Parts: sequence; structure tokens; C-alpha cells
Amino acid sequence: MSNDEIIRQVYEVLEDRRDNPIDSYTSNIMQDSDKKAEDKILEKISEEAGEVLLAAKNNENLVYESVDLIFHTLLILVHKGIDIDEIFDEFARRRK
Ligand SMILES: N=c1c2ncn([C@@H]3O[C@H](COP(=O)(O)OP(=O)(O)OP(=O)(O)O)[C@@H](O)[C@H]3O)c2ncn1[C@@H]1O[C@H](COP(=O)(O)O)[C@@H](O)[C@H]1O
Repeated sequence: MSNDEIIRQVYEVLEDRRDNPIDSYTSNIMQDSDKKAEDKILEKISEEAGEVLLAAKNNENLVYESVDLIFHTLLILVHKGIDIDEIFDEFARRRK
């Protein structure tokens, strides 16, 4: 598996957690009512963004905190039913 495949792989797992819920962190969040799930995930994104900010300022754990933020961003995208190719296509569209 190439390193960049991991994002696609995690995305697929998250889609599966959404569509075939089990007792797990991501399934449990997404099983809440739409509004509640959305609010919980957005709250995590906001918290993780703050942690990235502090990590960058303090030169500490920046990669770890960034992955937390990226992960929760992927989670809201999955919860909202966005296809992963839309994200890659948008990056490709902006490429100069
Ligand atoms: N990449 C992740 C991932 N990153 C973070 N997290 C979880 O997100 C939760 C919240 O993160 P926090 O950093 O806030 O952790 P915390 O426990 O609140 O503690 P602090 O960091 O605040 O001290 C924690 O329970 C983490 O374990 C993740 N949970 C799952 N994944 C991936 O998602 C897949 C599905 O996960 P499950 O639903 O758990 O099977 C897994 O196979 C993984 O690949």
C-alpha cells in the first residue's frame, strides 16, 4: 500500500462505519440524529483546530494534532455523504 492510499482506505472504513454501524467511536458519533452527529463532529473539528494552532506555536506534536484534525474533517465529509473523489477532484482543479 502506498502511503497516500491510507486516506482512501480510512475513508472507506468510515463510510462502512456509517452504513454498517458497529460499537465504535466513529459509528457511535454518526449514529446520533443528523443534527447531533453533525454538532459533535464539528465540535471536535473546532477543538482539534485549536490543538493544531497550539502545536504549531509550541513546535510540539504538530503532525499528531494535524492528523486528528484531518481525521475529523474526513469524518464530517463522510457523514455528509461526500464522495472522496470530489475532494481529490477539487485539489486537482486548483493545481496550477
Ligand atoms: N484515524 C482514526 C482516529 N484518529 C483519532 N481517533 C479517535 O478520535 C477520538 C477523539 O480524539 P481526541 O484526540 O480528542 O482523543 P481523546 O481520547 O478525546 O483524548 P485527548 O487527545 O483529548 O487527550 C479518540 O477516541 C481517538 O481514538 C480516531 N479513530 C479512528 N481512526 C480511524 O478510523 C477507523 C474507524 O475507527 P473506529 O470507528 O474506532 O473503528 C479506524 O480504523 C482508524 O483508521
